[in-house]
Amino acid sequence: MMEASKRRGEDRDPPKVEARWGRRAWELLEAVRRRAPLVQCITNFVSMDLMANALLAAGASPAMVHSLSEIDDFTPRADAILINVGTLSDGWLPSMRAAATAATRAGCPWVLDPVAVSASDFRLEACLGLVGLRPAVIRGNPSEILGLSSACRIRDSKGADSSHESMDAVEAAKSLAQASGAIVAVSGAVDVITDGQQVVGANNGVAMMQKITATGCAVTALIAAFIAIDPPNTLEATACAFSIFGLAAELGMDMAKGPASLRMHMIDSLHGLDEHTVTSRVNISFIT
Ligand SMILES: Nc1ncnc2c1ncn2[C@@H]1O[C@H](COP(=O)(O)OP(=O)(O)OP(=O)(O)O)[C@@H](O)[C@H]1O
Ligand SMILES: Cc1ncsc1CCO
Ligand SMILES: [Mg+2]
Repeated sequence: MMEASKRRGEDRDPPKVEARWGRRAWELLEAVRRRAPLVQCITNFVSMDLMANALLAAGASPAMVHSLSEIDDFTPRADAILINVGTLSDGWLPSMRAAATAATRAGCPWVLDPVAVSASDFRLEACLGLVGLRPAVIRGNPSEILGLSSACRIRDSKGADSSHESMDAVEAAKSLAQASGAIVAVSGAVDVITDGQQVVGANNGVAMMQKITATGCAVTALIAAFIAIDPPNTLEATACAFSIFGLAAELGMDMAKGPASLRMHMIDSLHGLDEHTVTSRVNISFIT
């Protein structure tokens, strides 16, 4: 017969759950360092430097390759692809479509960052087309996920920044995940990750990350590196990538004087993360 404590749900052990996530995050980070997955990034001009340095600091191998003429040769050799529409142009959209198509054909996971998706019809149509090319993960800030999920034209959006909280976007993220088949990830004080059913929260990070341009772009690239290691467990790998990046920022914040020095110290901290710090400080939990 079931014990009374189990019927009441007292068999759950939160510390054990935390420990499992910390160990998983460490295993994935170690594997990234050992295997150095090649991440092809088709990204915006603002983010290229931070993104490439964040990938390198984590142990991955970044390649900012975006010419349409190189996609056929290069994309099938990559371990994961990142497509970010931050500085979208007519010239680059065909490269994005070709890379997404080549990645899906090669069984290579790819991640979409729909920066400022609601800023124009061009961006919205481009992002909707890319969602149809089967990304493994869609990562955006709350406004972007709300905008993409409803696919309506929100004209009051403030450029590339978010005017919503991640928890406001949980239902939108779940419905986008169900519609697209992708894991959907919403960044914020709590990073929310969902497959449309389960919802996981990654709680590491510091608010000042929002004062450094392209931290969201960089964490999306880190997600690409992590899912390259374990494609069948994309939800788990996405949550771990968020927490590893957030943890690096927490450590960096101890030394930083403001956004510019936080940028430097978080890259240093990401490079230097050790097993004890990761297993004891990664803070991930199931929301539902
Ligand atoms: N209030 C917060 N507290 C802690 N961490 C946060 C907070 N807000 C955002 N973050 C972290 O900052 C990073 C960037 O998230 P943000 O939501 O600012 O992305 P974004 O708007 O797409 O950024 P960008 O477009 O500049 O790349 C993520 O890793 C996220 O976890
Ligand atoms: C500021 C900015 N503008 C286009 S992309 C980008 C970087 C953050 O997404
Ligand atoms: Mg962004």
